[in-house]
Amino acid sequence: MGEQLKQIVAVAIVDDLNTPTRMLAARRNRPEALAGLWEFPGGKVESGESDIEAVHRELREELGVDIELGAEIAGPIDQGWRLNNKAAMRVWFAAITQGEPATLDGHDQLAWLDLDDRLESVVPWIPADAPIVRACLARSRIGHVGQTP
Ligand SMILES: Nc1nc2c([nH]c(=O)n2[C@H]2C[C@H](O)[C@@H](COP(=O)(O)OP(=O)(O)OP(=O)(O)O)O2)c(=O)[nH]1
Repeated sequence: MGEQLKQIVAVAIVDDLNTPTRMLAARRNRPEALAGLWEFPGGKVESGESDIEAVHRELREELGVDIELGAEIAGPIDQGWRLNNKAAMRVWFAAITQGEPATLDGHDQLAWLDLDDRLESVVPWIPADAPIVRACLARSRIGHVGQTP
């Protein structure tokens, strides 16, 4: 039987889903163990909520933006990417449809990072994010990262 991990959902916000060149990373301000590390904005799915509902809610709460989801950056397990022994995270490409991203809750800095070879090292990512950052870069190099019909 597959174990149920706590589900986290997050997005790689890009400048353009058709020709992505930059993505928006966010620096956590809490908890102490993760403060100062960079991540894909998102958070925990609440009970009674779908993964998709949760990711839209989290982005409104954390950055004050509405988003359009693109392709999922699929991980090795159904729940996406394993983060630790308790949680897994699903991640989608996304584009902002409304609002200017701001550090409303959970972050103290935002940065648009070039989708190039320096993506993994230009900021200190949460260590568990390293394979996701690599997959994000590899997928974005193919080009179009919009929703596949
Ligand atoms: N959002 C997000 N969380 C990540 C990433 N990588 C990673 O290990 N995590 C971990 C950190 C946290 O333990 C957990 C997500 O929890 P969170 O604190 O962001 O979720 P939340 O906004 O719902 O939490 P809360 O502070 O409102 O309770 O997943 C990532 O790239 N993005």
